[in-house]
Amino acid sequence: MKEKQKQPASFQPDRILSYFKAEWKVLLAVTISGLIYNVGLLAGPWFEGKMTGCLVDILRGAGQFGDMLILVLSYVAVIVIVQSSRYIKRFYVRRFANNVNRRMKEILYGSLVRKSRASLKEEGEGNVITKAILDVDDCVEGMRKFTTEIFDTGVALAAYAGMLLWYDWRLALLCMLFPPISYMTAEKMKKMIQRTGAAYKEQSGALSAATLDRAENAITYRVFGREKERQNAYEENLSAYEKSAVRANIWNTAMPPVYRVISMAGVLFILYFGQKNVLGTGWRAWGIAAFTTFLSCFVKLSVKSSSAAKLFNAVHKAQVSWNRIKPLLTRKDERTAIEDQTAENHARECKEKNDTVPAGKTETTVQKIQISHLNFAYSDGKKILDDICLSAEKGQIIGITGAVACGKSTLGKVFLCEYPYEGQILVDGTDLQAMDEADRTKRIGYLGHDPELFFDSVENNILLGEKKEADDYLKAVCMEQEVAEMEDGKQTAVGNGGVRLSGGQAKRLALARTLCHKKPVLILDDPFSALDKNTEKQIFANLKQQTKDNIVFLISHRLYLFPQMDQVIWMEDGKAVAGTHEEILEKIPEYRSLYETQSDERENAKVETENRKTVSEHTEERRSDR
Ligand SMILES: Nc1ncnc2c1ncn2[C@@H]1O[C@H](COP(=O)(O)OP(=O)(O)OP(=O)(O)O)[C@@H](O)[C@H]1O
Repeated sequence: MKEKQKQPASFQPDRILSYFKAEWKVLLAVTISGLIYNVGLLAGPWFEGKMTGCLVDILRGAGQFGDMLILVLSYVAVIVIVQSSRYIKRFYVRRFANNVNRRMKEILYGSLVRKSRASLKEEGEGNVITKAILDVDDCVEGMRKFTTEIFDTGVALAAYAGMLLWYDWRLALLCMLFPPISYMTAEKMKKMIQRTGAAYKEQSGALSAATLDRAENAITYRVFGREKERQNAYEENLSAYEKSAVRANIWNTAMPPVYRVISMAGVLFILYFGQKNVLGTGWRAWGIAAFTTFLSCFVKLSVKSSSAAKLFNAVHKAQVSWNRIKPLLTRKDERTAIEDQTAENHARECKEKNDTVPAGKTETTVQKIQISHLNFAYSDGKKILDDICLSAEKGQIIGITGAVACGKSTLGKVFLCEYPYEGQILVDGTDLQAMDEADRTKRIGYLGHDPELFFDSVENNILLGEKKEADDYLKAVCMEQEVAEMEDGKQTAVGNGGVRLSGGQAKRLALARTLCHKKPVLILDDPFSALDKNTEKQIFANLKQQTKDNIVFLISHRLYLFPQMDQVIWMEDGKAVAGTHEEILEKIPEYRSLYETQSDERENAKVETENRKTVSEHTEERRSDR
């Protein structure tokens, strides 16, 4: 696994300059090699002019072959030095781009993970993620080109211009009028390039979302006979994407040659006034060597200035991308390196003491949650939670249960503040809605119905880039053995959304991730629904052990663990009654009846398991008799 990049203390992810500052060492190498390369480039036209002059002298019988040889050898030596520094510069510019890309994507990923599910769904997950990743790539490409061209174009242009002015300033000014015209043309085309580029990204995001939808809901579409319609909708998306890609590419590739022709137009003046200089009737008296050097210098300057026009396009494209990703590049709740280190040390100490490793850092603690007069409705206005009042303290596990669709999951989701609520949820005296997102995220952990696993290894799904031991969390969710038996152990890829895992494995893996990134308050919505009772009991015991300093709200339909809860909340029609298991048994007949039915079922299941065991023992015996 690649190590996470350490961010300097003053690093501001939403400032482009911060990325340049963070890579100052690499940029220093770029500067040194870039200066050597670009100043060295001047030697080319100078040598070319000198060699032409020397050749003319030799042909006239006024020059020596030895002079030419020295010139050629020096030229070759200079070229070797200049080209080597070019290679070094390119190497470091690429390294700079890779580092920035990785840094931006790390931050972006962290930010997307924290983005509210409501806002992700609103825009479409595929759309947001694809656009953001493409935007990072474009933005970094712009930064790379900018860094390269600052030297390859900026320094080189200044050097060539200086040399032209030195040879004949009037002619130099005349022919140097054309490159700025080329810049201005590029500037004028900026809007068109931006527009087609933005449309292309829009379509690319829509296509990703359509692909995701088609893959995720394939079975539903097949079962309900809707495949053809989905196929047509997908085809439409695809052709819109193709059209936008062609349009964006035409503008991107058609313009650079035009810029080049414009900036080269000055050659016509050099041919006319330059030959006058050679004939002695112009502004300056030139030999063949000076003419050749001037012409060669100007051609190089024009080529360079057309790359400057290209640079404008790249920077404009990058600007559009940067403006879009900038709001996502924030890391208010980022851990500092010191916090990371503290958590690591703490984990190591506990391991040495042979304890179960504490899940995650616990610098942020919550002593008490006080919910008062909580009312909640989704956007359709129907009241789901009705005047709920309850409280919970550090160290407690609170079981939440009730009839189907009575609002249990909604009560859990309200903690995420994806939608506004009325009343208060005070976390150590501060209302959740009054906290900023980063503060809330530090305090509230949530595991919903959907395990939300991603296309990566078991280990990465748990650690999400943290430097910890995945084994500790696999052990906590009783999955260590199963993972060890998988084809690549912890490195086994779980498939898209965890398709290669069983329902129970996916649930446990998601729980392991929640424990690895444990927050002071944990909302666990039916985490054991796909497990057998023995595993559930074992995991619950581990959970209790690991959450001694936390407040856990455990939503469940299965009640046999409820006698172990510190508090039970019974929900019905959006209202909640809180008490101990015994109190709720007394107060709520439905709870008693559910609990007793499930206890009987447990007995029945026990008998059934015993019976099954006996049958299989008999079968085994019969097999061995044979
Ligand atoms: N995003 C939503 N928008 C509108 N209504 C919703 C939304 N999510 C849930 N509901 C409604 O809120 C009510 C409570 O749903 P919720 O999922 O909280 O119940 P639950 O008690 O967890 O159900 P279950 O026992 O089936 O898990 C239901 O009537 C449901 O239709």
